[in-house]
Amino acid sequence: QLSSTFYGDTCPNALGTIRTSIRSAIARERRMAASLIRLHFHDCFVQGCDASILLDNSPSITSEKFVTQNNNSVRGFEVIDEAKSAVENVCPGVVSCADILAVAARDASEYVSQCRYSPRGPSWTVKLGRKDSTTASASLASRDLPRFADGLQRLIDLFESKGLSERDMVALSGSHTIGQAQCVTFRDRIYSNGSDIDAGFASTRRRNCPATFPNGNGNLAPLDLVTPNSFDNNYFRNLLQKKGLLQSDQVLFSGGSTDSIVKDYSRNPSTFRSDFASAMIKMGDIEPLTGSAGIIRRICSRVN
Ligand code: HEM
Ligand SMILES: [Ca+2]
Ligand SMILES: [Ca+2]
Repeated sequence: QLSSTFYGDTCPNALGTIRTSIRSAIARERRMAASLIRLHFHDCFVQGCDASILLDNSPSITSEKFVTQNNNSVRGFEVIDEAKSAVENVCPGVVSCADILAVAARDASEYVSQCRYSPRGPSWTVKLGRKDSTTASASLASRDLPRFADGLQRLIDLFESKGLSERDMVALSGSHTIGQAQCVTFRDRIYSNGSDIDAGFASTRRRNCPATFPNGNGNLAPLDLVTPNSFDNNYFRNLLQKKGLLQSDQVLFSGGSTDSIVKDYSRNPSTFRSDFASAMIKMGDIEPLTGSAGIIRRICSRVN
C-alpha cells in the first residue's frame, strides 16, 4: 500500500524540503550520512518502519534509545527533528516521521560524499505512506537489533525474521563502507589474537583502542579502513583480507554460506550498488502502519 506518490497532492514539496534539510546536515558533518542510514535500519527492525526509535521515555513509552545496541551510539535525532519541522512549516500534520526517516536514509546515501572523486552512494525511489506508532518497545529493540558479537547464523535468522534474505543482509551490511564504530564494539576482536583478523590491521587498531575496558571505549575507528567516506565496495574487499572491523562484519566471510556473496560484491561494485538499493527498499517495507493504523506525530520524539 506504500506508494512513491503518496504526498503528491497533500504535500508536493515534502521530498524537496526533506532533501534540502538532510543535505545541509551532511554538509555540516559528513558522518551524518552514515548515521541517518543506520537510524532507518534501527527503526525498521523494531516493530517495523514506524519511527518508534524516535520516541523519548514517558510514562507510557519505554524508549528504544537506551538499549545496548542504540545507547550512546545511534545518532541523527536532531537532524530528523529539523527536517520534520521544515516539513511541518509547509504541510502541517501530513508527513510522518517514519517516512522522513526513510527519505533521509535515501538522501543520505545519495549525498554521502562531497569529494569529487568519491563515488556517491546508490539512490532509489522511496515508497511513502507509513504512519507513526504510538508505542515503542525497548524489549523488542533489545531482542531484534543485531549485536557486534553475533555469529553468522544468528544474523541470518534475525534478518530472515524480518523477511530479508542472506543476500539482502550482506548487501545492507555494505553500509559499513562508511561510518565509524567505537572501540568498545571491536576491542575483543582486535585483542583476540585469532586467525580471522589480519595481524597488521589488528595492531593498527590497538593503537587507538586500549585493551582494558572501559579505557578509550568511545574512541572511533572507520568501519572501512580504506575509503571511510566513499560508498564503494571496499568494505567487501576488506573482508577478503580479514580486515573487517566488527566480528559481525568478518563472519560474513569466514567459510560460511555468505562467502560467495561477499566475493561477488568485492568483484562487482555495480551489483553491490543495485542490490543495496533493492534491499533498502525491502527494509523500508517492513511492517509499516498504513491507512487508519498509527498517527502523524507533530513532534517526532513524542506521541501528540
Ligand atoms: C548485520 C548486522 C549489523 C551489526 C551487528 C551492526 C553493528 C554496528 C555497530 C556495532 C556499529 C558501530 C556503532 C558504534 O560504535 O556506536 C555500526 C555502525 C553502523 N552501521 Fe551497522 N550493523 C549491522 C548492520 C547494519 C545495516 C543493515 C545497516 C544499514 C542498512 C548498518 C549501518 C551502519 C552504519 C551506516 C554505521 C555507522 C554509523 C555512524 O557512523 O554513525 N549496519 N553497526
Ligand atoms: Ca520501529
Ligand atoms: Ca568505503
